Amino acid sequence: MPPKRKASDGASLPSKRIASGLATPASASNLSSDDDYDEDENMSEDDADMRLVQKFGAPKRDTAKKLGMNDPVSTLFRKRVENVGHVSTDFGNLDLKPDHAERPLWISPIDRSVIMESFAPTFKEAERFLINIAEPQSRVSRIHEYTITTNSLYAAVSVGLTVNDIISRLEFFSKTPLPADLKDFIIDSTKSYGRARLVLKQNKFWVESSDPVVLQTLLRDPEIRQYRVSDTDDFTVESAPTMGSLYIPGTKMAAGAKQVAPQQGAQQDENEGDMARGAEDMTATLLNEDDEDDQPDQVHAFEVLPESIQQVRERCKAIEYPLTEEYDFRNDFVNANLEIDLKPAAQIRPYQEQALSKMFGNGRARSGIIVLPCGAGKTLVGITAACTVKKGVIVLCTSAMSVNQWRDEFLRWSNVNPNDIAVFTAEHKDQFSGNTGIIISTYNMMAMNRMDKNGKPTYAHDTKKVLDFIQSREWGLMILDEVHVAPADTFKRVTYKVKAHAKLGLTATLLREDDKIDHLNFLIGPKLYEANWQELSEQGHIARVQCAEVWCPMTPEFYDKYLDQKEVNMKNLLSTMNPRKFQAAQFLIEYHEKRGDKVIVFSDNVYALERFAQKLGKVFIYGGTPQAERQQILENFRYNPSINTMFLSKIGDTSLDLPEATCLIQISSHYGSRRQEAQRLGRILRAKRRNDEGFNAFFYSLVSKDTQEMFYSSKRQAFLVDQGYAFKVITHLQGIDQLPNLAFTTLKDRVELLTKVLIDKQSDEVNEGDIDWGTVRDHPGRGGAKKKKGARYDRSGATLSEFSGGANMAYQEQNKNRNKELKKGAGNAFIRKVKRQQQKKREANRDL
Ligand SMILES: Nc1ncnc2c1ncn2[C@@H]1O[C@H](COP(=O)(O)OP(=O)(O)OP(=O)(O)O)[C@@H](O)[C@H]1O
Repeated sequence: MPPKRKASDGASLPSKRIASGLATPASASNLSSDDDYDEDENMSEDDADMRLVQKFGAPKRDTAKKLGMNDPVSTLFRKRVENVGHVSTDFGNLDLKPDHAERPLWISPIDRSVIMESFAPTFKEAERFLINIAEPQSRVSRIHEYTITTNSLYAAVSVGLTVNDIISRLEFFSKTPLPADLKDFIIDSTKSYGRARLVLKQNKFWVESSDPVVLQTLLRDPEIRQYRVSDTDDFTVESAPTMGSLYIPGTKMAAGAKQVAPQQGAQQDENEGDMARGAEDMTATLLNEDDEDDQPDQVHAFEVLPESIQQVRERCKAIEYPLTEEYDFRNDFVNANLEIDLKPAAQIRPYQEQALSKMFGNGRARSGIIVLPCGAGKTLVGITAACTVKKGVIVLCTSAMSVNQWRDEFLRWSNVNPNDIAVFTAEHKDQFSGNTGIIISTYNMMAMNRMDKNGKPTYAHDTKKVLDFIQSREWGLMILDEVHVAPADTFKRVTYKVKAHAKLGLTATLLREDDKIDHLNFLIGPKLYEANWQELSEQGHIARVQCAEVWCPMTPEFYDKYLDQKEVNMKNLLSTMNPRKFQAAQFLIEYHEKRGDKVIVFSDNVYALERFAQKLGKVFIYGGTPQAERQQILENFRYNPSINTMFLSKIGDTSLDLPEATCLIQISSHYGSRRQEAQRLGRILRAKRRNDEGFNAFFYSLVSKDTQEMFYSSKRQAFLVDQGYAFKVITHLQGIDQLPNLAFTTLKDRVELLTKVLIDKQSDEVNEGDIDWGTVRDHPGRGGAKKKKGARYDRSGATLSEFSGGANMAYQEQNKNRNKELKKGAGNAFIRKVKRQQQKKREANRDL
């Protein structure tokens, strides 16, 4: 089994018992699915062994013996041979290659899943190849699992791999000869992918191919034929674009010519075998080949009607010739050039460079999706793409806050003239000054289509003006941030409205609970690149994180009520407001503040958020917090040493860039959302201190024991477990009982809290959800978490005795609102001082 990671003294979790080996919900749920791996620290050898055999079947006993299987995974196979006679898969034809121990891949002939040994000598090279052709499913430390699918092969072809590349490389890395069925599948899936492209050249749309026969095949289809502009039989013939002159700013590389040097860790030791060196050469060749050798000398094309692009795309897909989309921006002499370059200080990291090389590999901009972990710098990847294309850019984000962040990042990393950046949100409707520029907006703004009964838009005149402007022109590049979140309909509307030559989707989690992620392939393009979370963490690009689920027993009075309740919302509220959970949060906040951490506490439930924050005297932000107040809180959290904890509702889940944050505590969340869990983890992955020796960030999920929260918690962790994160279970926080001022230690306090919760719930004072950050900016003020229509605010109608029997008890809130204190001045004065210092520093640097 893999060695367990040791926490440094200062970095250990404050648990009395870390029950990592317990049948935790985290592990229980993972075992429920065939495709999921248990976290490897928790997996016994027998479990792992059985898992492999279930997945792949057992090798025939004599085959295994004959070949003297002696590497770790084959040993697991061999051990199980006799015990799994019932597994029907016949591995008799899959003789292991004599040097199989050097090769890292086990390829299942049954379901096209691939298991890769991360301890094999050629692992690095195999990984760099496999990520191009297969979907990563699980990448725990020793064993990685991938699946080869039609979409993943489509993506492979779209970055320039040929069917021969794919088969020969798979054969090379595989321990057994490649199953014939798999070869057929690869040939069938790739024979037509990528053979035709949709290209926008000089304002006209063309279907282009290096093979005229492909175009003839397409035109035999009557529907496609009707979308053709000219009805002659001739095609336009042009030289293929020349390679080698495209330079991606900030990188060592001219994309399309020489590829990146092998990544860190890929260098081979002198003593490693020929096999490893061979693999290295092969992979380097493969990466270079992507862009050089496969490039045809000539391209043929026919023009299609611009208004029928969607239909052409759909029809080509239906007849199994899906079109890839590429933008020959260097030959676009129609759209104005944008003056933009990366500042000299911007150094693109190796994985960012690799992702960009997939996009620009053949000298054009391929449309597609780049997947990088939260905090790994998707913004800079987008900005570099914009600096490469140098045409008008439109960026779409999920919230107005992200819009501002994108603007700031453009100004931070590039030399673009600030007047060339326009922001289009509910509050700002800027336009850029020159012929072209960058416009940054939200999906909601762009998808706006409110109409009155006469079909006239009901939105404001200035909004309409900007929308018309956006729709009336061509954009070189459309960047779609957090691309997984926008519903397919919104996307369709946006992609229809905005004429962009190239589309770049950015995301950390290509995950949707409604499984509509496949739509993105069609609407944007294939996944071009996906990075490995653990690898980036080992290289110090994102922080190392210790994750823990803290089990908080329900107090008897809360649990009684919980069991009595039928209403789900009420049950959720009771489990969130569980006093033991409050105590755990209080303890952890104090523990981590003392260690010098900056702590974010996440709560989806706004009622709990306010109650917890006020009781502990901490600042909080939710949908209804006015913009100025938010800004003030965020700045204080970043710079003010007396503001070390901030409570945040789900509006802070994504995009918030707070490198100061090093600890995250989750008290309430959105059911089983794997995406939310990953996005929240992302808030601490960018920790500034990540390269300090022994530094760990901390992620705690507080879960009320024996409630629905346990079930959801395990579901939420599935994605992160697959990325190699280990969730420990803490059943007791050591030292909690000695914490001075620990809240709710007496029965009276707990009953009073329960009573208060019940009264507030009954009088509809409880705002459970929150609204989108971006939307709130349309309604400044405390209108965010609106009261429900018809809600009863008159508290006098409910007496305490109705709920608790404590007729004479009066709940008194002894909370302090830290937000108000900040507003009164202390926070402001502090931030003004910090800003003055920053300004002085900037001026001093300028003088130098
Ligand atoms: N090449 C680089 N050099 C220096 N800093 C970088 C680089 N790339 C990214 N960063 C920094 O890393 C931090 C995280 O970047 P960014 O906000 O773009 O992450 P993200 O991938 O968009 O995360 P999320 O998905 O959570 O929004 C930022 O502070 C950014 O400036």
